[in-house]
Parts: sequence; structure tokens; C-alpha cells
Amino acid sequence: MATAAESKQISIPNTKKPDKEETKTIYSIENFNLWYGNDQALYDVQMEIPENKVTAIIGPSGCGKSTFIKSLNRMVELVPSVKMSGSIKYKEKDIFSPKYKVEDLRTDVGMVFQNPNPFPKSVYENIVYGPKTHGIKKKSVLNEIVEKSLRGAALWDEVKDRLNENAFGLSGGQQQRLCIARCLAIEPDVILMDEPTSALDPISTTKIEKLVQNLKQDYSIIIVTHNMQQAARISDKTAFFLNGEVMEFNNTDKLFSDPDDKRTEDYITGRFG
Ligand SMILES: Nc1ncnc2c1ncn2[C@@H]1O[C@H](COP(=O)(O)OP(=O)(O)OP(=O)(O)O)[C@@H](O)[C@H]1O
Repeated sequence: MATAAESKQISIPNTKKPDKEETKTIYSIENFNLWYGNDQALYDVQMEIPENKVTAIIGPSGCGKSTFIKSLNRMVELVPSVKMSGSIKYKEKDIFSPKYKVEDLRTDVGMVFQNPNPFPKSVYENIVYGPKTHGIKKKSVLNEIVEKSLRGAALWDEVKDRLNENAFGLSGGQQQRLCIARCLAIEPDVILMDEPTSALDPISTTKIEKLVQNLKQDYSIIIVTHNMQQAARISDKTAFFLNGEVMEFNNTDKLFSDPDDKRTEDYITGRFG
């Protein structure tokens, strides 16, 4: 019988290096449940998310992917009816503890959204906005941050002569990399990405995918994607969500070639979703 990957022809690149040392955990999630009003959206989520790796979250529409990722930086609480139970620890700190201020959590954990959302300001001002709110005023330091962040987001060469132009003049793919640069400027440890390429053309998508793979040397990346090929190409670990539950959380190679759960196999081979 053909394996799941063969029947769907999901190609699994064989370029991932074996782990040299034991991987550390960046997020430890235990029995996490979430409700919008009376409707439960997440059920008993248990996951240990590794540091300096790319973790992909896949699953059909409405299965709780965005809700989960937005729980990790407590953005989900912007919805007033949200209730939660269970535990989420970031580097062993309880993210819901009053001792861990939500602003500090969001400095440690940056986020990039589905649609590029630069501020209606210059490229330069987009990058320095976060550092300035953290009290950095010296022009030479801000200049350094701008160059470093734009280089980190593989955008410097394209915009170094356009730093004072409005960010809305950039292409969609450039705007998304600007949003990644804006996120890097506050020096997070984790970058959450909620379908960052779904509004982009294939060339821009490839650039962001390459960027994600480079960024994992310095950051832990958690990415929601509808695109299973993308998850297979760029992630080390993949979580398959279904109806608010984690059906399978596994090494990406394993999940796409020899899944442990029949429902994962059905999903990745296109039998539903
Ligand atoms: N603000 C909200 N208020 C009430 N219910 C919500 C809200 N946001 C999401 N939900 C519900 O929570 C469930 C999970 O939604 P969520 O957006 O997390 O899924 P998803 O897997 O990210 O979906 P998609 O792939 O379509 O973006 C759905 O039933 C959705 O209707």
C-alpha cells in the first residue's frame, strides 16, 4: 500500500540536519482548554514546543489553529468572552501569572499575521516604532536596528535606498518581510506566524519560506499554515489539529510519511478537509 506521502505526493526534503544536541523546550502546554462564551474551541491541548525549530500547525478550517497560536501570546484574550483552563509555560514561566506582564510576553514573542499590516509610515519608522516605545532614542542605535532587522528579514538590499518612503509603496511580499523585520526589531525569542504567505504570490512565498528556515538559527518559529506542502518543506515538527484537539504532534518527516493516527493520514491524503 502506498504511504500517505506517496499517495498525496507530498515531497519531503531530505535536507534537515540531525539534532546534534538535545532540543530544549520553549513552550510547555498542558491540558489547555479554551472557550468562546459557551463554545469550546480547544480541548486538552498538550504540547512541548521545541526551541530553535520550526513547528507547523495544520488542520482543516475552524479546527482552532489561530485560536491556539493566539493563546501563546495571550492575544486571544482580546475577545472578551474567552475563558481558559490549563497551563501554558513559556521558558518555564506561567504566561498567565500576574508576575509575567503581558507586555513582556509580547516582547519575548513576536507575531506576524496573514495579511501584511505595516503602519502607514515610512519603512524606517515601521522598524523603529517598537524599539522607540522601549525607550531607545539614539539615532545611531536606531539606524543599526533598522539595518540589522531588514537584513534579518532578507529585505535590506531591496529597500536600503527607500527607507523614507511609505511602506504601502512596497509589494505585498516586501510588506510581509517588513512586518517580519518589525518583529525582529524588538528582539523576540519566538515568532508566531499565522498563515504568513496565504496572501502572497509563489515567488514571495518562496522567499518567506527560505527566510523562516534561516531564522530558526536564532528564533523558535511557530507557523499556522493551510498548505501541507509548506509544512512539509519548512517545519521540523508538525501538529495536526482537528475539532480543537491535537490529533498528532510528531516530527514532520514522520507525520507526512508514516503518521501514527489514521485521521492524520486521512487529512494529509485529502480524504477530508
Ligand atoms: N472571536 C471569536 N468569537 C467566537 N468564536 C470564535 C472566535 N474566533 C474563532 N472562533 C471559533 O473558534 C473555532 C476555531 O476557530 P479558529 O479561527 O481558531 O480556527 P482555524 O483553524 O484557525 O480556522 P481557519 O483555518 O479557517 O483560519 C471556530 O469554531 C470559530 O468559529
